[in-house]
Amino acid sequence: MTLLIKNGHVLDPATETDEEIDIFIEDGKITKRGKKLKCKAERVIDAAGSYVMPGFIDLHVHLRDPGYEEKETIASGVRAAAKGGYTTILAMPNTKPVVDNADVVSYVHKKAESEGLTRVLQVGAVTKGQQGEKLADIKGMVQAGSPAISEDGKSVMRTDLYREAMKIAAECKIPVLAHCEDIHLVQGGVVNADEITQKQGLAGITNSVEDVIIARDIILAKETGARLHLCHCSTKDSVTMVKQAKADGLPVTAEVCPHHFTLSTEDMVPYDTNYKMNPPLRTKADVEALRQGLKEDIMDVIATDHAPHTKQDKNQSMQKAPFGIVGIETVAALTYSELVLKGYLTPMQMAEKMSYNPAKVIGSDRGSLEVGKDADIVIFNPKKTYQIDKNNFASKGRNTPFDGRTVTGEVEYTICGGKMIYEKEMTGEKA
Ligand SMILES: NC(=O)N[C@@H](CC(=O)O)C(=O)O
Ligand SMILES: [Zn+2]
Ligand SMILES: [Zn+2]
Repeated sequence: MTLLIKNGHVLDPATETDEEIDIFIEDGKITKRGKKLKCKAERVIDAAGSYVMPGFIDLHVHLRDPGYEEKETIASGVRAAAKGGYTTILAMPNTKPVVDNADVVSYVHKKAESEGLTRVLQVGAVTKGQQGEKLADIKGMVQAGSPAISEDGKSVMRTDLYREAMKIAAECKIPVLAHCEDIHLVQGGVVNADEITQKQGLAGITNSVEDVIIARDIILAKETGARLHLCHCSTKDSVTMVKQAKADGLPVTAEVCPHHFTLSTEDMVPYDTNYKMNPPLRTKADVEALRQGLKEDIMDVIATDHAPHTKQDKNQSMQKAPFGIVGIETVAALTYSELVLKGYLTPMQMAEKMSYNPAKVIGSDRGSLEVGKDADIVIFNPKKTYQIDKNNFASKGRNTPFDGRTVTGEVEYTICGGKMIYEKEMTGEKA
């Protein structure tokens, strides 16, 4: 199979390419790049007016298989990922059973491979059953192909155990993806602790719930030499601490989710559980600090924390409904609309934070459009303005606060290993 992508604006952080060139793909690999390539191809895509970026890599997805297939399946999850522009995603281990051994890692990898769409890498849990008491078989899971460990959904509160896990991660040369939440400080909180939520009579989650564990984990990374990647950072002090850690030369990276850089508690529809996620939406000051942190490259990665739940699960009180929202099909448009169009990120930084940097976090050589690389590519139209419609999601999850929101920027094609894994039905003119 040969494919020629013509006239697109290529954004490739690896080679610092930011210009209109053509890309030629043969047998799943990028074999030629240049201006006005003259190659015979079985298929030609005219990408004029669109950005051609390395396929997006999401370090934070909940696929819910095994155990919660009513929320999402691997099949629906990878379809949603392909639609979102993703060629690689990392699946979090808070499933039923928890992914705490090599067998479950292999189960997910086999199932995902049989779908033949977005590549899935299964993250291993830190402790057995995510119980926080005994370490999981970290080495076994790494041998089975886990790119990282994480206790996502909670923090390992036993600091001694977490330090042991970090030592093993350092030995295995894999990062620890840290969900930062001091469970003893949560005290029944369901939304951010501020004046707006207090007026609604809802129990609050303070910034300290997140910040004390971020501080702890940075200190442990310093002692153990483990690579620490901070998940879903939501507070202004998280940015300050990551900045300091980097200044100290520590191997610390951080991700921000689209909901945290787009919405504050001021935007919440009271008692609508589609605004309930962990960490919660914070104040405007936090949102601005996250945006600045992304702009200044203190915050490295945009990840979705795609967390599908059923209508039934979400259709409960604010107290009872589970935390989490979907995000993998809306992240590119939100990043472009909220960060690029508003002047926080250049289009190149968008490619860095959605592909090149996440690849580096897991030590992967993807996230690049160099000649010789697997052809993992996303073609993104930055002109198209439209309304998000949750009923068009490929995900089983409909739990989004962004339904009906007007955004700009649309994924047109996703190519994974030279194979077209998503193609928008082209209707009419390019907007
Ligand atoms: N983010 C969430 O609100 N929920 C996640 C868990 C997590 O990412 O901590 C989930 O699994 O639903
Ligand atoms: Zn989490
Ligand atoms: Zn998560």
